[in-house]
Amino acid sequence: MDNLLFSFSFLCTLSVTFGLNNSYDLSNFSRSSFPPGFVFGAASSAYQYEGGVFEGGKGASIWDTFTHKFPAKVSDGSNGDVADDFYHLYKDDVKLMKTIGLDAFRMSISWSRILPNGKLSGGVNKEGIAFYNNLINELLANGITPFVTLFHWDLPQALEDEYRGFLSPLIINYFKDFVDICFKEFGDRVKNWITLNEPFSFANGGYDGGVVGNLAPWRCSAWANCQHGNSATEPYVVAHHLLLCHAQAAKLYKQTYQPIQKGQIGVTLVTHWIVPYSSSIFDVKAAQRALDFMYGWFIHPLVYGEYPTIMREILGHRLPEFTEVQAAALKESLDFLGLNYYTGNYAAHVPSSNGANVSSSTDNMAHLSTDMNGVPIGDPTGVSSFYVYPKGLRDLLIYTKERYNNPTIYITENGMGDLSSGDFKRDTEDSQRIDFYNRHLRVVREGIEYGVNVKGYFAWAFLDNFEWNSGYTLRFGLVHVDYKNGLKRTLKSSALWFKNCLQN
Ligand SMILES: N=C(CCCS[C@@H]1CC(=O)N(Cc2ccccc2)C1=O)N[C@@H]1O[C@H](CO[C@@H]2OC[C@@H](O)[C@H](O)[C@H]2O)[C@@H](O)[C@H](O)[C@H]1O
Repeated sequence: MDNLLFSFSFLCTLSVTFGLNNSYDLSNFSRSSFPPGFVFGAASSAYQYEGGVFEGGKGASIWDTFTHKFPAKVSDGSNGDVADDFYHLYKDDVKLMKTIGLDAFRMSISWSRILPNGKLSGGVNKEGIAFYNNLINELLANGITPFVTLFHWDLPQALEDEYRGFLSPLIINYFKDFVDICFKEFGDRVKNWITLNEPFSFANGGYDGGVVGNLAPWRCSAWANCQHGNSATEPYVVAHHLLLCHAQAAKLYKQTYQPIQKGQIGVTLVTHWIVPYSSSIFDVKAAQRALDFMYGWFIHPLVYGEYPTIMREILGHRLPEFTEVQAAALKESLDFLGLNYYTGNYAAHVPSSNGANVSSSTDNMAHLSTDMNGVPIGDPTGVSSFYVYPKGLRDLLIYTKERYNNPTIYITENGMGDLSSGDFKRDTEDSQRIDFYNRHLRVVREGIEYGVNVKGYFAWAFLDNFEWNSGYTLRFGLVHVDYKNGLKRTLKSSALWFKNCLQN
């Protein structure tokens, strides 16, 4: 750990605080700046894009329930019932992907559109199978490679009702039944599978209230204003079952489908890059703890078959154990690692909470902030907690290479949100977004030059969409969606910039 701490602190001391500026770098990159075959894509998820909430035989998901029962938990009281109506408009959207010149499109499959009550016993929804077959075929017919996420937080409500979803080990076999259908029905054409999107966010946001707000199924301790749950234990139980679901799905794919279908399977993790608030050893150790509690929580078991030592030391029996068989399955499960990166944070040491208001968000004994002595870590964005910090992505890539055996990596989400202004011109002439992508693609290139095995990059997001607790108040898309005018799509300046860059 000591030499690791040194290398982590070495990376951190390299960090400089970016001065604030608004003169954006709009220079172009070209495909030749990246290795041959490097994949450029854009990302989406079923609940945030599809709409068709109960069309085509789809069953309810926990996000359908959450947004309808608790509209106040979404900043504009909205939901994904219609969203971008991708369920009906996907063919036109695929044409826009082709116009931009994207190589790939990251999508997710709605579990309750395939299995309306979550289980095989409830029947397979043939209309759901047909929708995803049509979408996959449309992508391929337009030369666009699908990258498919199997779980992007929209658990079938029936599984939550019957046994509280990911809080129960029963979820492992039900998830296996679901992914088996997906591999069987789509695996002849889908060659890039992502089992889970951000297990950290689902566990933290869904079972501990999270920093940016509560995600479905909205459980946490009573002192954190939830009706049900336990912020000190449930996030760790849910995360454990998510990891076992991933391992089981990867084992099924590798044993039964990969030899014939020749695809690859991975998982998508998210983390902020964490910089010590000061050079004191207390803050350097706090930064390492914060990174271990957000990133190491998942990448450590996937590479080493066990949770980070610091988590075991702090949590004791609150942290579940892997059996030897489970540890082995985890260590064999990754063909690639998906990484979602948005921003950096500073971490300062705080003492433990002494048993008061114990939660997975504070177990790391680190106070996270976005400024140092009043100076933000980077340029502000429309998301109050996200500042532009490209160096964090480079440091994260190098850290992953050096600490976690240089895995094949796809950046599966990277992007910035604007506050929706309602002014079409302002919302579509997004020069800061061009600067954001330029600066982050530059550090991806630097990571590759350093020897990091990055194979692709997906912008979040292809379209403006339903942004969870922020509803439609935030716009992350390369493509503008006019929610007041028939969901009309308009390529933003950033989409035209990508188009120009990708054709060279
Ligand atoms: N949104 C997330 C993380 C959800 C936060 S849940 C929990 C609470 C919290 O503060 N954190 C830390 C955090 C926050 C944001 C990103 C990563 C990690 C959590 O993980 N990740 C990706 O970010 C994309 C942008 O998310 C927006 O980020 C800003 C938020 O204000 C907004 O509500 C959210 O939709 C989503 O659209 C993708 O579906 C999702 O894969």
